[in-house]
Order: sequence, then structure tokens, then C-alpha cells
Amino acid sequence: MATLRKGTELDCSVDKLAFGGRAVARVDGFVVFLDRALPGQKVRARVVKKRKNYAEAVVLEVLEASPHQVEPLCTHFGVCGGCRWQDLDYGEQLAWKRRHVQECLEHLGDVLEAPVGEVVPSPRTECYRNKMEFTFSGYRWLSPEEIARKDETFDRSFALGLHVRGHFDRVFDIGDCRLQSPEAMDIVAAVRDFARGSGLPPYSIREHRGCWRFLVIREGKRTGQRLVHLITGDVPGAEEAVDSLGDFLRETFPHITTCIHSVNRTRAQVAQGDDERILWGPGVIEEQLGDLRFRISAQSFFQTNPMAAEHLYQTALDFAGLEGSETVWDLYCGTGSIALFVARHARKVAGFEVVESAIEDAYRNAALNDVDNCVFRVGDLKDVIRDPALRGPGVDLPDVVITDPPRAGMHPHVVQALLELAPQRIVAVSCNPATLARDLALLLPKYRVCRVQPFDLFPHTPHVECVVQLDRKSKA
Ligand SMILES: C[S@@+](CC[C@H](N)C(=O)[O-])C[C@H]1O[C@@H](n2cnc3c(N)ncnc32)[C@H](O)[C@@H]1O
Repeated sequence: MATLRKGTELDCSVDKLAFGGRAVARVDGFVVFLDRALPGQKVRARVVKKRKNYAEAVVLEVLEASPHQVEPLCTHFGVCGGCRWQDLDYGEQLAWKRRHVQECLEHLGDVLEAPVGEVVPSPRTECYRNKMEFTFSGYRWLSPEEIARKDETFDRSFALGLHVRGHFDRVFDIGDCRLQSPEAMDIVAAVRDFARGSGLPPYSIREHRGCWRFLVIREGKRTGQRLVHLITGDVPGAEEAVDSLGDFLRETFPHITTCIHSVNRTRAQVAQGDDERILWGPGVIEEQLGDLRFRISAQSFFQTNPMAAEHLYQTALDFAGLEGSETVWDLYCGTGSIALFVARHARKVAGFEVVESAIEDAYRNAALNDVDNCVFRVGDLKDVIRDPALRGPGVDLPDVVITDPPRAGMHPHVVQALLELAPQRIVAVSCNPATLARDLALLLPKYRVCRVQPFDLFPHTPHVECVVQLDRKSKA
């Protein structure tokens, strides 16, 4: 094997995409990860990191094109931290996602010959996101093309956009993003111009002072409602500047239905504030999923790609196989969307969630949809699931459990409790095939994996979601 060390330049053929999205080449059997390459390409690359079992390299030049390469949709591809697969044919994206699910289940979960279906594509591959967060910065990142122009008039002191790939502290001015609507992009440009002209500085994450911090836009894809959330630091003049910006947005963009201001007084770079000041409009938007209406506030969690989520929920309902007499538990229920989606097909549904405001939203959403057979409980599931006192009155033991944990998967105590409760059926929804595989492995002594259905909720990224049907094994 050629000796690889940091700085070595090599020519290699890319043979696969690893789980997580990086490309993989083998050089004399040694694994080399490449950040931006596609299977089928032959590339010249430089090693930037060398470890015992693998190396990491950056692509210097593409020597042979991949048959699966397509023109990227947006001009920021490569610089932007999102959409790393935008130059890969969509059918290939789906094929790799399926393979990653299969590999995780087989290698990490010992779910051999898992019955994994074809990935259900997203109904939309552009404009599919209903929420995006844009960051203000006083250090605008210039693209290589802008630098090459040697134009001294570029204002580098103000940016509103997304983070540069791999750099949490660098922001480029976004002009063209295909994930939200063109209307949202117009709002970003207008807010940037207005804020830049306000005389107040963007927030500096180095000095921890300044005014403009984040712009969040939420869109109801089915309702056309649009919420603008402006997050600033706590500085004199911020409130007046935001009020003027709010008035300007109201006059300029009739498609914005509400505008909100929050102040983030902490050093944490999160697009959230301590309080919400509604500038105008109802302060919330509504979205439709199936025949249900959901109320979404500035800070509440809601599925980001609602059109694809609708298919995922329908599959969760199909896999649950409800006949109307069952008690269903919806673990990690968020604002109750799965619970409400299945409620009409069950006798009773109990949703469990750790975030109190999400539970408040869940009750509001139940009322909005005239659903009266759901109860929602706040608490950490690892405690609540085992303790009838914490579960509270009116929560019968489940016939069917639907679980939709965060990326980290279920806490071992939750899995253990499921084994003890032993519902007839478990429907596992997951946004991380690796932790899904780990959790399924723990359930295998008592459950059989009947069906695995992957979904693409995030086109052009390596993310993949799954719905799994598990049936309790009959006693021998
Ligand atoms: C992937 S989201 C699922 C949301 C919901 N099922 C939906 O489709 O909108 C995971 C949820 O788990 C909640 N969560 C995270 N850790 C938790 C815990 N330890 N106990 C209960 N809920 C938790 C999060 O707040 C979040 O709402």
C-alpha cells in the first residue's frame, strides 16, 4: 500500500456513500473518506487527516465524472452547510438512503434480512421546508468568485444568511435557496437591507453584543400563512428598530400573516428568545396535515416537510392496524400530531412528551380538531413510562405503542419498559437508522420486525426517516 500521510496527493475512484453522507474510496484497500465526491467519480485528492484505519481527504480535481451527477439547484452549493447531495441524481439519493437503512439494521441491530421497502420520495424536492432559520453576522463570508473579482466595494460587515459548511461562525449572504419558497427569499433580502440600514449592528458571537441575531420564517404549505420571527439581542433601540421593520414588512409583503419579536439575552446561538412580542397578526400560523388543522407558534416543534410527513403518518397508522377498540400510546408525541392523526381509529390515545409547551399545543390542537379521546402527559419518558402515578389517571395500558424519539433514540429504560408492558404491536418511527437499529436489537427477544418503510423527508441531504412495524412474538 502506498504510504498515506497528511498532505499526500492521490488519485482514487469513489465507490460508495457512507452512512452520514461522506463519499468513500479505497486506496490499496485502505478507506479514504472524501467530503465532496460522488460514487462513480475518479478524483485527485489531498489527505488532510490520517488515522490508523482510515484517512480523510479533500477533492482537488474531478478526473472522471460520475454518471449520477446532476447540475446543483442553487448557486451556494458547496459553500452552504445544507444540501450536500444536491449534485446527486434524486433516484440515486433514494437508493443510497435505502442502503444505509439496510446496512444499519443488519450491522448495528442484527436485524438480518430486514424487510426494507423502497424509500418513499418526498412529494416535493424543492420548497419543501416550512421553517428556516437565518443568522445575522458582522463578518460576511465571500465566495471564491467574489474574492476573485477583487472588488473592494464589497461590504463585509453585514450578512444575513446561512452558515458556511463546517464553520459555525461564518455566514454568507443567502440569495438563492431552494428549500423554502421564493417569497421567503424575498423576505430575507428585504430584512437584510432594512436591518443593515438601521444603524444597529449585527450580534457578534465573539464580543457577545449587538442587535440583530436571527430571522426565522415559518410557512404553512397548505394554508399559505406565513410567520416572521425576528430575534435580537437586548440593546437600546432594538425594540424601535424591530417595530419599524415590522411595519415595513406588513406594508411590503401581504403574504406575511404575522410578525413576532423575541429578545435572546443569552450567549447561546439559538434562534429563541425569553419572551415573544407579537408585532401584528395572531402570533401563530396554521398548517393542515391530512384532514387535521395544526396551530404552530414561533417556538413549537412541527414536522419540517409536512407533505412528506403526511405519508409517513399514514404509514404509521396503517402499520398500527387499528380497529377502533385499542388504547394507543404515542411516545415522544411533540405537539400531538401522530396522536391526533390516529385518534379517530382508536378508543383512546395517550401522548407523552417532555416539553410542557408542546403538550399545551397538543391540547389546543385536539380542541381545534374536535378530538376528545386523547390525553397528553408531560415528563421524561424514562420515568413516566414505568410509573402509573406519573402517567396519571385515565391512561390504560396500551394495545399499540407508537414511538418517535429524537435522534438519540429511546432511553434504555423506555425500551425495557416496552418489553415489560409487551403491547401487541409497536410502531417505531425514527429519524436516525443507527439508533433505530440499536433499539430494535433490544426489542428482538420479544418482537418480530415485520416491515420497515423508509421515507425521504429531507431531499438533497443524507437524512432518512423510517417507520417500522414490530409484532409481539407468540409464545412457543
Ligand atoms: C422526533 S420528535 C417527535 C415529535 C412528534 N412525534 C411529531 O411527529 O411531531 C421527538 C420528541 O421527543 C421529545 N423528547 C425528547 N426527549 C424526551 C424525553 N426524554 N421524554 C419525553 N419526550 C422527549 C422532544 O421534545 C420531541 O418533541
